[in-house]
Amino acid sequence: MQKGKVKLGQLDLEGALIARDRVGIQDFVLLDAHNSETAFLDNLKKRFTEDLIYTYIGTLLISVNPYKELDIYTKKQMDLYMGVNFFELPPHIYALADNVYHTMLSEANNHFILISGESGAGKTEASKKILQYYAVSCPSSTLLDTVRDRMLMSNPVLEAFGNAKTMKNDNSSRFGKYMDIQFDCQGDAVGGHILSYLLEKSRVVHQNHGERNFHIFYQLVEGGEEDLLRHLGLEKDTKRYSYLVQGECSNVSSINDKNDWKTVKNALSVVDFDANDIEVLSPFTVDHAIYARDALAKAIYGRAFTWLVNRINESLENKWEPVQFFNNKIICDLVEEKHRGIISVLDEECMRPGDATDLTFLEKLEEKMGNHPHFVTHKLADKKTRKSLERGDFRLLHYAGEVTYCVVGFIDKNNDLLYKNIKDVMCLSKNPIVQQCFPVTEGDSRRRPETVATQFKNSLLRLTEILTAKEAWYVRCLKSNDNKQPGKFDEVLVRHQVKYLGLMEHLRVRRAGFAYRRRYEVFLKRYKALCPATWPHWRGVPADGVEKLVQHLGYQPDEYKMGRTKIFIRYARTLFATEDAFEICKHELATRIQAKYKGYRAKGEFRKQKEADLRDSATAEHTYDGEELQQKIVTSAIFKGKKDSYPSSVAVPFVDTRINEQDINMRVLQTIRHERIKYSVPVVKYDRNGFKSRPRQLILTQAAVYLVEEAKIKQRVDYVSLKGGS
Ligand SMILES: Nc1ncnc2c1ncn2[C@@H]1O[C@H](COP(=O)(O)OP(=O)(O)OP(=O)(O)O)[C@@H](O)[C@H]1O
Repeated sequence: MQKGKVKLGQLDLEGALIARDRVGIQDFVLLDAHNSETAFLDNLKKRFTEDLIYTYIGTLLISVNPYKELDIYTKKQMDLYMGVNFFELPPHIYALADNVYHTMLSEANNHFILISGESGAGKTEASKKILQYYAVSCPSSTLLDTVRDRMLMSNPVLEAFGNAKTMKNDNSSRFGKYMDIQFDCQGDAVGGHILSYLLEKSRVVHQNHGERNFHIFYQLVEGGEEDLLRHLGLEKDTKRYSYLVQGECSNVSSINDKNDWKTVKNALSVVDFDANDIEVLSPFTVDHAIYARDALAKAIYGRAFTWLVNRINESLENKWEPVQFFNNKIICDLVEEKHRGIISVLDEECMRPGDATDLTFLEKLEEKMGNHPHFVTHKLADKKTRKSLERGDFRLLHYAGEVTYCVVGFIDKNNDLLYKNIKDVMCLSKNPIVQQCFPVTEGDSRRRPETVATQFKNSLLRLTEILTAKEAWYVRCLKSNDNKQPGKFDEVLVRHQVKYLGLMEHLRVRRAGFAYRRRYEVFLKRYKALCPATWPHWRGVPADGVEKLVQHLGYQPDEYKMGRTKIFIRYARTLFATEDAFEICKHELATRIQAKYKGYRAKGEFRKQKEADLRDSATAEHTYDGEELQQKIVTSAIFKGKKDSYPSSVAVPFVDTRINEQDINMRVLQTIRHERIKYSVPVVKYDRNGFKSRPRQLILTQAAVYLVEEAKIKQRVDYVSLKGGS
């Protein structure tokens, strides 16, 4: 958008940002070829090539992993997105976070953000960005800062214990995580709660080639202080521990265990773990210790974790938009239906008396679901398919493609019977922390232990209950390539993810209804300059103003509907036309401002007159209209800039001392044209006695910023202060 670029100081950055962001389409809803997967991918790729990793489908955010640090997560970026309407700035995870937060406050209800995608796609990073955004943008106080620090610091701790290097991701979360942030009615973060889901416990005792155990073990051994290691009876050499070397994976360049240990140790203290908590030392006899070794290792991680949680969350979407999505129920039933699904068959096989093996489990599957159109095994397959299946395989025809599973290890992994024995051993411990981890509950000895699959299913049911009580927001993370290579866009890989994440379906659903919706106030605020009746102010009900506006713009009746609080626009082209008109209008206004500015410069007399006006304004109550205010800013900037007493600054006095800063903001916002942007101007105020108050920050409209910036450049000064009084 070259025409929109403003070449002035601070504005350069904003202008450039918007120009860059205009690469491709920033909301897929506006894609003309909306049925074309190729057009969808082209757009993603075009943006990705320009480091534009975020794109919307309406309010759903797609994020493509760039595998490199981008300069888009700064404090400045956060400030830019705070309190700004979702669609007014380039797509960003901050925009989503901000919008959820403000919707929660204004509607006073609960929300959740579901982040999904395959391993390494960027879910963990996305969740951290959201947390960081809330940490900076939510109101703060000493008490709240503690809450904030603890929430932030829970991440390194959880990552140390729950993440590991896998072939796909050097920092792969091996557990599902649900984090609650609790806000009070003022919007202050007052607490949090984390639910975690069953983990791939087997990693504790076994790792595949090229993978590692959980980070914490390496961190402790590599980074732990001599005293601590001696105290724990550990040696400073990971190679000495068979649990840590099975993947034969040493020296991962992206991981620095020594440094990470420091971070984790610090984080542990922030989240209120004392020295005793950190050690977890238990006085076992050697026999008990040997017996408990594997059990303890697994049990520490064996709490409500599961890597499958993200996969099943896909099915939650269907309840979200059930009509137009591919109906995945047939596959879900195949997997989890009571008494008939694969999980039930597996459980039965684990529980039944007699010798159950992986192959008997496969036979049961063939017996029970042999006719199912989405299930096939070597035995059931036709001649051609059979070639691609081993005898121990079964294949599910998922909606986005076929997945082949090998039954070897199913029975073993599903059996969590060890759990009870672990508890027996752990309950012998006198250590209070271990006792907390393994409380003795009534009926323990009688209860049949749950299988892994059932624990997983139940934890998901509980999660579903939590989520259905809340409003949903979605972030879909896409992996750009399998080699963790910066800037590489593997089209085949991305296409596959677009397919199985149901993004085309989501787009179709969004477009089937009214693609674009916005609250009347917001719509009016953005486009009011396009209609003489609504510009500069619409004094009536916002809905009426919008009606006037769209009629002036020539919207046809089938193009829009007026809702209770929002206008709904059916076609992308309608919105495009409105946006284009707005762009043109913005530039016309900018040109007018420039022309005026030049005119003022030429008139010396006019300056004198303005100076007199300013003197008056110091003593008289006066409300400026937009034009007048603009004139005052420009004129006085020129005038004051020449004064010796302000050698390195230009004072822009346009307020009288009786107007407080909030008033200034309000007046600027109300009277100067264009959308509001966040822009920090140091405001130096003078009281009636001529004393300078502390510098403050103002929010100015883009037009106001434009004027101030121009004044700065013309006067060759570094900053502009706004001064009241004489
Ligand atoms: N927004 C981003 N900017 C830069 N790099 C990123 C971004 N998102 C992800 N990455 C890179 O990709 C890696 C993998 O991301 P992440 O750990 O968030 O994936 P994940 O989806 O949580 O994977 P898993 O399911 O295995 O836990 C990160 O360690 C980081 O190097």
